[in-house]
Parts: sequence; structure tokens; C-alpha cells
Amino acid sequence: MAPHLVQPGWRFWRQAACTLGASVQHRTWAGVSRIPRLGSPWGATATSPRVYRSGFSTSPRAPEVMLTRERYPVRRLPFSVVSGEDLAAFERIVPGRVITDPEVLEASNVDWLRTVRGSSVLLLRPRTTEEVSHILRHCHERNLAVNPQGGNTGMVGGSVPVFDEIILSTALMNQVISFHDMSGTLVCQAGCVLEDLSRHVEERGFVMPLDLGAKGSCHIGGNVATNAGGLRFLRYGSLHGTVLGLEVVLADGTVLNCLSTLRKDNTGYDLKQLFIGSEGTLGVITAVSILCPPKPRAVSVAFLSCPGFSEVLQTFSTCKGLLGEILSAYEFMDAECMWLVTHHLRLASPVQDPSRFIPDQHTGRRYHVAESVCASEPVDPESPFYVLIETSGSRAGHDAEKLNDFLEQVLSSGLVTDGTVATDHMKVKALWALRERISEALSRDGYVYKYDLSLPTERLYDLVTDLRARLGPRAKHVVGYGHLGDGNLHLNVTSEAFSPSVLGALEPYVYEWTAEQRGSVSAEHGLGFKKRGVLGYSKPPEALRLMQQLKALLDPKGILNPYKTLPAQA
Ligand SMILES: O=C(O)CC[C@@H](O)C(=O)O
Ligand SMILES: [Zn+2]
Repeated sequence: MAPHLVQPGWRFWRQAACTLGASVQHRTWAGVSRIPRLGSPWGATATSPRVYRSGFSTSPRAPEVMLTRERYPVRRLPFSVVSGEDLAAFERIVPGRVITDPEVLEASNVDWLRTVRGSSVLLLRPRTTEEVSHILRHCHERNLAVNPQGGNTGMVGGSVPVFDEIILSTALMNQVISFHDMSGTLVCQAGCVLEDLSRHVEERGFVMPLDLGAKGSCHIGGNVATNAGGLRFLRYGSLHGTVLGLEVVLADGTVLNCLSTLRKDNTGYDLKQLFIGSEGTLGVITAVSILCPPKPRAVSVAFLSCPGFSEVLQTFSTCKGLLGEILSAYEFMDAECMWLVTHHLRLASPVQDPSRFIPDQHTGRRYHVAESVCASEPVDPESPFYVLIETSGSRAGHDAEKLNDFLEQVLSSGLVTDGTVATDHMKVKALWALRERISEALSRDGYVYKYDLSLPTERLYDLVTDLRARLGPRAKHVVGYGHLGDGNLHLNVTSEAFSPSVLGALEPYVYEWTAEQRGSVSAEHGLGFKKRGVLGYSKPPEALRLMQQLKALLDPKGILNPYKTLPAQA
């Protein structure tokens, strides 16, 4: 293998069939669009919250989403109903930021996947912790239910009301409080948009320890409340490690100031951990202190094709061994994902053209398009899987050398058949878009059934293959992708429209399968409304009981994000 393979720039190589000496070809890849930012239905005022998600928005003309209370068997709990006196009280607390306009409320009542819809009649937009505290004190006294909301980019219906809960938006709580140049400690309000924070710290030589496809819309408070995982998890770990402190307003309005900036603090119970991943059911996060690592000076992304899932796994092992400390992401996607992003989003594949293959839903085999029409002989695709490997380090030359060694090994051993490498920022972004925008492509394919599972890495794809056979032609697509380096599979199934029969074939089958592997039914998306009933597949009854007790202790009236996270009590 030529040692100059990973010179900075845009390269393409392809292994000649059955030869080890891959011939290096150069090809430009022009047809990749940038992730567009879409306008906000709130209008363009400076203080309007941005409700776009990268490249994706809820159009006001999209078909109406069924009300959650009509689609799901859920009963309203006996909370009070917002009265005229309540509105007047809120107007005193947040003057001019008490929203009752149904058109404005529509965007906050529906999740971005457009699968659940609440019927809240009130949206409050505080700017300060004190305002949040006053709002919650009032709601607690009046027994009014509250739905805390950040960027509303969640996957499990946790960020929108189920009935008429008051929506408490963090959109105007978007101030950076401090940044410490030496330690990289950022302290900010909960409503800061992740992408804005990334920009803020990057200008100062640091990066945010988390990155998500939804970065253009999601709020840091929401990220922490849902313990979001994302694309940098492999390198920087969970928010349980990187969050140094939190300020939280409890259900009765008490402000819990644990906004520490210390790396080490071993004084008693680490209370902030309770709120990380509690999805707004134990308190409302109003400020976050988070440790940002130094910005890597050199970033490279390799986008590779592997002939099978076993090769994806072996490439990962090789990668860990040879790239070691510079490995910062190992993501995978199957050929159907590639088909979806190239077909629905018109992204260009940097490797072989996947449109040559169409999947047979019964067998999971893929066929050359031409042959599937006139002959039934299956043709094994050369690349049914793609992996995206990112390296981040401090010396480009050193990283390129390591990446070359790795690529030489995986190409010569046949683990990888095709690929491309980018170091230029825009090209790196374009390669990431192929992986980050799968969710968006899926949403354009029809109704999406989503599963976010932690599984033993060796068995990760077996479930996808199994489900293709189980669902047969009832499903449009059954796809597997995700954060393989973290053992996290995103299993998604699409059908033309919501179908109880498809759902019945998927559940509880997927959850039972996962529990048998001692996996997790929610690796990084949380439980929200849609998954709260399946918590028992991943946690023992004693843990569930303790969670219920903690909820009762911190929120005795149950006003905070009701119907979320914990299973309904009989
Ligand atoms: O839509 C999904 O299933 C996953 C979304 C997100 O967690 C991702 O990794 O792209
Ligand atoms: Zn993910």
C-alpha cells in the first residue's frame, strides 16, 4: 500500500478485485449538500427560539399528528386545569412571555418525529432561574402539571405534553455564564443550543464533549436531562462524567444550586447524577457546568465499505489496536441506510453506488436492480456495510501515519473493500452527514418504528436480520446503524403508515430479544412517553421501586413531566 494514501485532501481508492495492492484513484465528490438550517415557525425575531433540527423541520402543512391521548391507552391524572387567575399570575412572573396562541403552541405540542401530540394551551418562556422557581412554586401550589421543554428534538416523546401540561420552555435561557480558558469549564444556562456552545468553546480552543445530529436545535439542558449520548461518546464518555455541576429547580420551586466547577468533590451523595437522564421528571435543569476537552488539532474521517458484519467487527478490533488513543468515533450503517440517504436526501455516496442493489425484504439478500427485475439470481453486494471512523489527535503527520498502517492492514486482509478519507473540514462534515442524517432520511420514508438498543457487539446485527425475515413485506425498510464503538444499535423499521400489525410483530419481540442478551432497551434516547412501559426489560423490580420512591420524594404531587420515564402505576 502506498504510504501516501492519507495525505491531506480528498482521496478515493478502491481495491482491485482479488488483489492486495489497492490502486489509488483520485475522484472528486461534489454532490454532497451541507446540512441546511430551516426557518423557525416562531418568526425571525432575535429572541425567538430556533426550532429547526439539522436539515429537518415540521412543516405547518404536514398531515396532522394524532393526539397522544387518542392513539395510546393513557388516562389524564387529576391535575388542575389552567384558569384565568393562573394566567394572570404567570403574566406577573414572566410578563409578555405567556403564550396561548394555538398556532404557536402547535410546534411545541408535537414532537419532531411527528408521532405524538399533546394539547397544551399554555407555553411559558422564562429567562432566569428565579422565574422558573416562581413558576414551579405556583404550579406546585395549584397542582398544575408541567412539561419542561428544550429544543424538542427527543426521540421518545419525552419533550411534549401528553395532555394539557403547561409547557415550560428553556429557549430564552440561552446565556453563557462563564468559560475558564485554562480548565475548559463552561457554565451556561440550560437553553443554550449545543451548536452555539460548540462554536463558543471552539473559538477558545476547546470542544463540547458531546455532539449530536440535532446540534442545531437541541438545548444543553435537554441533553443533560436525557443523558444524550451521541457521536463523541466513544472518546469523551457519558455526561455522567463530563457534567461537573447542575443548577436545578425542584417541583416545589426550591433552587438546588449544585453548579460546581470542581473536577473532584467527594462530599456526600453526588446529587447532580440523579437529574442527568431523569428527563425532567425530578426537577428542571436551569444551568449546567460542563468540562470541555481541548480541541483536537487534526481530525480525519475514513468512510469505508465492509463486505459483511463480521468484517465490520474485525475492522473495529483492528482499529482499536492500531489507532488506539486517536480513535474518536466508530459508526456503522448498513446498505439500506445508504440507500435511504442517497434516495431521500440526494446525498452522494463516496463509495460504490448502492442504488445498484435493492433489498429483498423476505430474505434480506440484495439484488442488482437490473437482475432483480428479469432474473432471480441474487448477487452478493460487495459492500453491505459502511463504517465511519474518525481520528482526532494533536499531530496530523502522526495520525496520518497511524491511519495509513490501519488502512493498509484492513484493505490487504479484505476486511475493507472500498473507501475514502477526508481531512478537510467541509469534506469531513460531508462524510459525517451520511451517517448523521439517516434519521431524517428515515422520516421521509414513512412511519418509523424506532429502537435504540445496547447489545453485545457480536450480536448487534443479528436482530436486524432476524426482523427482516419476521416482518417480510409488511415493512418497507428494516435498517441497522449506530454507534458500534459503544455497542449501540439504532434499529429502525419503516412502513407506509402506522400499522398495529407491524407494531405487534415488533413488540414485545424486540424488547424480549434485547433482555435475553442482557442488553438495554434504551441506550441513549431515554424512555420518555413511548418507552416508559418497557423499563422493566432492563431493570429489576427493586430498581423500579426505588425510582418510584425517589420520584415521590422529589415530586410528591407528580407535576413534573407526568406520564414519562416511569411505568404507569396501577
Ligand atoms: O433516529 C435514530 O434512531 C437515531 C438518532 C441518533 O441517535 C443518531 O445516532 O443518529
Ligand atoms: Zn444515536
